[in-house]
Amino acid sequence: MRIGIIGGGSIGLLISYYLSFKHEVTVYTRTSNQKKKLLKEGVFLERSNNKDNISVNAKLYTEWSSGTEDLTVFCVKQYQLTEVIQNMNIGAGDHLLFLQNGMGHLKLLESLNIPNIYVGVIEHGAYRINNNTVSHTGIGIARIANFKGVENSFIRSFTLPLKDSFPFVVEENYMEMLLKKLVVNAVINPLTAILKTPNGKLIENPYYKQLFDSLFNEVNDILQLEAKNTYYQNLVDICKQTANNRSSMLKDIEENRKTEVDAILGYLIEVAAKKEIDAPIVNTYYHSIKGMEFEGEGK
Ligand SMILES: NC(=O)C1=CN([C@@H]2O[C@H](COP(=O)(O)OP(=O)(O)OC[C@H]3O[C@@H](n4cnc5c(N)ncnc54)[C@H](OP(=O)(O)O)[C@@H]3O)[C@@H](O)[C@H]2O)C=CC1
Ligand SMILES: CC(C)(CO)C(=O)C(=O)O
Repeated sequence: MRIGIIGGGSIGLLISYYLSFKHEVTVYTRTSNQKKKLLKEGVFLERSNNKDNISVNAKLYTEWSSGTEDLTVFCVKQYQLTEVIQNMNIGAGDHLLFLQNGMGHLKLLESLNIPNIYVGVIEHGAYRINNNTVSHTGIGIARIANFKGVENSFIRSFTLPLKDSFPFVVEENYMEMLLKKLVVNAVINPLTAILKTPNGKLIENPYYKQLFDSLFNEVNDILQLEAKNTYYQNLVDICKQTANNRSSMLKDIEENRKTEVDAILGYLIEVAAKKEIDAPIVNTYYHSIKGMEFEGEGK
């Protein structure tokens, strides 16, 4: 398949590398420097003590045009999506896959008049070292589900060739898939960003573990999860699988970038308000992260 990847950040480079072994990948970058570097040298991936590269095609995102690729994968931050989409002339025949954390982008996806939209979650840790090098810091799994449209055969022709190198689990229920990931990001991301610690420490340090459990309990109350234990186990499993990873929110704060807290804890605050549920813990962490952004620890 021909795949377009919008955004050459941590996740964009990670999936460009793995997908390139089985699909024909073009990375759409924001800057011409990154485009040139990718065209000249390809994408490098560091994992354990190995470093490998693979060549990719690269273009500026302004060069994206409808119908060129079979599938376009959006790897920008949730808060960058609106602007990116406004500048693309997306056609009814395009197939789009969105990999953002949180649930904040769902309203935007609902408003798109496009029949074939998929959503995915990436339970891997990845960190962009430079314009064409990514470190794969936590090996997890990727998941994909239909958001609109019914073309499961299309999803399979994307995922099947990747089954040994970068497996995607095809999920039947996109809402359940996104909720599971929301719970993971609502607990791991703010705590790691505030405590400045890798993911695994949240369950290894007994004091951090108390914060972890109390935040999870409040998230569970807000979302009124039916299978609380399954969600908790999933959270703990991902924490273990990505134990050495610094979460995307921690990295955003460390690198003075805006975080995705609005799409994660901000979304939960909205849900809690609608259900008239008190959410003191979620509010505390939300305002802590917003305060850190305000102070310049995340512009
Ligand atoms: N990193 C991780 O471990 C994980 C991240 N995620 C999710 O994946 C998504 C992407 O995150 P991540 O890769 O970490 O984010 P990054 O900030 O590393 O990457 C975002 C990329 O989008 C690019 N971009 C921004 N605007 C445009 C534009 N107009 N056109 C083209 N490219 C653009 C940026 O370009 P530039 O660099 O030039 O600014 C950057 O390369 C997020 O929603 C995140 O929550 C999910 C699981 C794990
Ligand atoms: C899976 C996890 C928690 C990996 O750190 C992530 O999604 C993130 O950092 O945003």
